[in-house]
Amino acid sequence: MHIPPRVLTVAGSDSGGGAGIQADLKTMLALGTHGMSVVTAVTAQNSLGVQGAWELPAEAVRAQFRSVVDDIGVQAVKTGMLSSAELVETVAELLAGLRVPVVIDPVGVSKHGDALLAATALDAVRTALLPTATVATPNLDEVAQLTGIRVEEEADMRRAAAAILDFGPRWALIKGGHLPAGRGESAVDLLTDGTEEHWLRAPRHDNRHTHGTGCTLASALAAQLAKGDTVPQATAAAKDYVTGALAAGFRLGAGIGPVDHGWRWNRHDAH
Ligand SMILES: Nc1ncnc2c1ncn2[C@@H]1O[C@H](COP(=O)(O)OP(=O)(O)O)[C@@H](O)[C@H]1O
Ligand SMILES: Cc1ncc(COP(=O)(O)OP(=O)(O)O)c(N)n1
Repeated sequence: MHIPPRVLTVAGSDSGGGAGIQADLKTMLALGTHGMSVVTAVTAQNSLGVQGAWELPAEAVRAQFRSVVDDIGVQAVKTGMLSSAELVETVAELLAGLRVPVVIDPVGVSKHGDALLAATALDAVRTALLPTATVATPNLDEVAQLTGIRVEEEADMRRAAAAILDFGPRWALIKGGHLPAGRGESAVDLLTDGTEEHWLRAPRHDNRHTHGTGCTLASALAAQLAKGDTVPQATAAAKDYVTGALAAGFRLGAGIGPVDHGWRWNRHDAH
C-alpha cells in the first residue's frame, strides 16, 4: 500500500481558495503528498481583497496540532498567516517540540495591502518563530518589516538574507517577486544558509492573476522536504511548480485571480 508523505500547514483560511490553507492543501496534493491543516484564522476574502478576518483561540490551534501530530504524524510543516503575537508564540512553542523540517512563511500583508499579522506580533516572529525554521521565506515587504532593509535591486538580497539568518532559521529564501522588473527580466529568489548561495531564476510572467504565489511556493517547499529532498533540491522543485502555476493563473472575480494549482493537469487558454 502506498502511503504518501504527510505535510502539515498551520495557516489562515482564504474563502476565495487562492491563498492560505486552501492553496497549501492543493499544492500538497499536486506534489504527491497528504496535506493536513491547523487553521489559525478565517478570512472572508476574494479577488478584490480581504473583507474580514477572525482569529481562532490559541487553545483551538493547540488542539488541532496535537490531534494531527500525535496520531497521524508529520514529515514537514509549513506556517502562513498567524494573525497575532499570541498565536505566533503558541505555534513557535508547538514547533520547538518537533524534529521535522519547518518552512516559515512570515506572512504580513496580502497582495491587496490587507494586514494578516498584527504589528505587535513582529517581535515574536523574530525571536520565537524564526529560530524554529529550517527555511524562512519572506517576500521583500516582509524583509522590510522584519529587518528594516529595503531591497531595491538584486544585490540588496544578500544583505537581506544575512539579516534574516541572524534571527536563527537555518536557511533564508528571499523572494524577489516584488522587485521592480525591466522588460524580459527574470523572477529571482536567493536561497542561502550563510555559506552556500543559490540564485533561482525563472521567466517573469506578465500575468496579473498571481494570488497565492507565496503560500504556494512555501507549501511546495514543505512537500518536497517531506519527500526527502535536500533544501536546495526542494527549493528548485518548488520554484518550478510556482512558476508553472503562476504562468497558468486565471481570471476569477473582478480583481486578481489565483494561480492554477492544477497546472500540470489543466490547460487554460484565456487569462
Ligand atoms: N511575475 C512573476 N513571474 C514569475 N515568477 C514570479 C512573479 N512574481 C512572483 N514570482 C515568484 O513567485 C514566488 C513568490 O514570490 P512573491 O510574489 O515575491 O511572494 P509573495 O506572494 O509572498 O508576495 C517567487 O518564487 C517569485 O520569484
Ligand atoms: C489566509 C491568507 N493567508 C495568506 C495570504 C497571503 O498569501 P500570498 O500567497 O502571499 O498571496 P497574496 O495575498 O500575496 O496574493 C492570504 N492572502 N490569505
